[in-house]
Amino acid sequence: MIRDARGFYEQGWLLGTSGNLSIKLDDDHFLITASGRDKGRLTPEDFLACPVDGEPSETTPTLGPSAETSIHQAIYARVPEAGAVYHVHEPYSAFCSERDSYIGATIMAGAEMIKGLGIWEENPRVRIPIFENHFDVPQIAADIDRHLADEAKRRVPGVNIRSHGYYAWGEDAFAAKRHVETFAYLFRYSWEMGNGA
Ligand SMILES: CSC[C@@H](O)[C@@H](O)C(=O)COP(=O)(O)O
Ligand SMILES: [Zn+2]
Repeated sequence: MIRDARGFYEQGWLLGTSGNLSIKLDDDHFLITASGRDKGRLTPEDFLACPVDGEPSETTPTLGPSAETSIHQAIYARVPEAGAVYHVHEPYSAFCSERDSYIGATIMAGAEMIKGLGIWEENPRVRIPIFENHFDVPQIAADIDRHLADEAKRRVPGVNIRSHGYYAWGEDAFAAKRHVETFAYLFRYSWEMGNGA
């Protein structure tokens, strides 16, 4: 996770302490970045364990869980095969979210890179959902939870939050990283092509 975060930071997707990363430890727990850490210079001390359902117990005044822990919890709870969840503040996803918010999703059609999301179809059409960026983070988590309750919607391994950034997950850290990079490519492709629906 430290290596992946540094790579994303160097791309400009985790600037100013933004973003958070987690990886599953066992069926009921995951390891997540502490809140407010420099994602370009993480150390092993910048992580803490958290239950999928409930509050983390090992917090101290200087080690609190990510402010967006509830979103990681919602994803792990709804997607049992998710082994890692990465959140980045990648700018093109924010541009697309504003452009496409009126239909609640950014539509990607035909791009070869869709295969990077694990979707191998002829003429694929993928809908990346956009959620409102409520100030109250558990409200965002509740919206994502409702969305992921529908199994068909779990085909796309990520969700976008309006004018904020996206979450991508995968069976392990390698797959989550691949999905983060694939979404970054697709959002940029969509924006540069002027592909708003
Ligand atoms: C300047 S980061 C904004 C934060 O509110 C949040 O969106 C974020 O991604 C990082 O929060 P964190 O609590 O460090 O995990
Ligand atoms: Zn964020």
